[in-house]
Amino acid sequence: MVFSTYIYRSLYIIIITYLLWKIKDFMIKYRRWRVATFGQNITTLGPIHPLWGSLHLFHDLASYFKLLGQIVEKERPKVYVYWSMFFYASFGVCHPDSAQILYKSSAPKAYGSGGAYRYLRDWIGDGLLISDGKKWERNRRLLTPGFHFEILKPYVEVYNSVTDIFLEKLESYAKSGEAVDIFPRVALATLDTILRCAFSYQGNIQHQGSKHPYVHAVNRLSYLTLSRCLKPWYQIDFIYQFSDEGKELKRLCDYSHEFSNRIIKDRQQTLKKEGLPTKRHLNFLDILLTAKDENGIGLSDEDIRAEVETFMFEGHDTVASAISWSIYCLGRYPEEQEKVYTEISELLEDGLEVTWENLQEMPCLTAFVKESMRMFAPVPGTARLLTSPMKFGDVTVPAGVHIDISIHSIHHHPDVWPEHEVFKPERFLKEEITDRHPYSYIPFAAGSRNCIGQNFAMNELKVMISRLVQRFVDVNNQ
Ligand code: HEM
Repeated sequence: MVFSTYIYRSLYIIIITYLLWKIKDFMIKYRRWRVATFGQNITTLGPIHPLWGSLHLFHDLASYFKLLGQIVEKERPKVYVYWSMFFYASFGVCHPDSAQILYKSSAPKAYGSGGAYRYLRDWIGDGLLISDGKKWERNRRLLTPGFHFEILKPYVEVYNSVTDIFLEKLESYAKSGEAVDIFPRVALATLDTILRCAFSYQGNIQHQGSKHPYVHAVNRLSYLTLSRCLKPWYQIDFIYQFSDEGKELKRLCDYSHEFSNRIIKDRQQTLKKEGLPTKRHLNFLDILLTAKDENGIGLSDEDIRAEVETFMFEGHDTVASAISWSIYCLGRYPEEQEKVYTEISELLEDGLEVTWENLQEMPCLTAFVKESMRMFAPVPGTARLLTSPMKFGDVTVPAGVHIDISIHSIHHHPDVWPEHEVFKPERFLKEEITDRHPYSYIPFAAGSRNCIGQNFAMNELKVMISRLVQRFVDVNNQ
């Protein structure tokens, strides 16, 4: 009896001490956030409500970017702050000068609550996108050769054959004049591409659509991850794991890991039996399976799976978004469509595939695609965690906070983009580019953590858009 009272008392003291320690920790951070918000000249996203913080001013990503856009237009800040309720401050940068400081620093990815990367981890593991420090450095070094142009060159054939199916699927809509929601079709095509390039997997993806269990899993996983970011109550793991969405996510992650593991194992056995194919037929998986560091040590099975799933996530939705917005711009700006059409029809013979050499001969289309990505950044923002205070001009952002890099706002900052709402591909012709701030156009981020797949993505985009323009006239003129 005496002994159990002693245990209870000790437990009670431990819990109270822990709570007090947490409260003290929070109060120190809270005071720092208040000083950073109210003690210096920093832009806030509208007035901060004592209870809701900034949350009453926007309710989803679109309204957040709209509000931010209005403030950037009016006040032209370099840094801003908003509060989630009364107890949590988040900061953001929206000017190329501040993006340069942040991207050049070694600030890690933002994992804490509210950090999107944290919710991706169950699915894509500790791959390049999420990992940090020594692990990231080593894996980035091992994977970089996989994006060398010699490896990317043969993928042009893959982009062409995926585009053949994509165009064939659009044919009936073009004939009937029926409207078609383009994004899901493009997303199937880009998933088909990445599966062929990463695994050499030919799964009839575009014909089966979401009836294919892996397509269904990838689509739902993308949706569930975003949905979790937008629902504050799902940010508590305990609640999330018992929710319907949390259970579905777990089931789909298990399936996706099993799918990848199976393909990895099959490929390992084939390589063992047949040896490495000639360079021309190497896929990303071959590169991952054979990569070795300076000590002759390769990637573990878990690392390989994480990288493969990272490519699946990063390499299909982003490209689908870029292609879909480019198609939207073709319809929205018919005079620009005409210029692209003229260039492509002079370059490509009717019905012929795009070659690797052709990709270097499309200045007009390249500028068009770049301007589409400026107007509608496929990845509108990234985020970092500040491990030490960082100074942006006369504003200091304290350590321990998330800081967004609003790519969308940087692409529309009036200090660097005059008439930023006007669609002008000529901004990306050579002579226009020379004087521009190096961090003013960053669809693929910048610095050491920039997008490893950017050339892969640009090539895929150019093949799909040029073949689409060659085949159809987009009259979606709204
Ligand atoms: C238009 C298409 C694409 C866009 C706009 C895009 C954009 C980005 C951005 C903004 C980042 C930085 C993320 C951050 O800082 O947190 C990034 C990183 C990354 N992207 Fe892409 N991406 C695209 C296509 C691809 C493709 C096709 C692949 C792979 C085949 C890919 C693989 C990656 C990886 C692995 C990273 C992490 C790199 C690292 O941290 O070392 N991306 N991408």
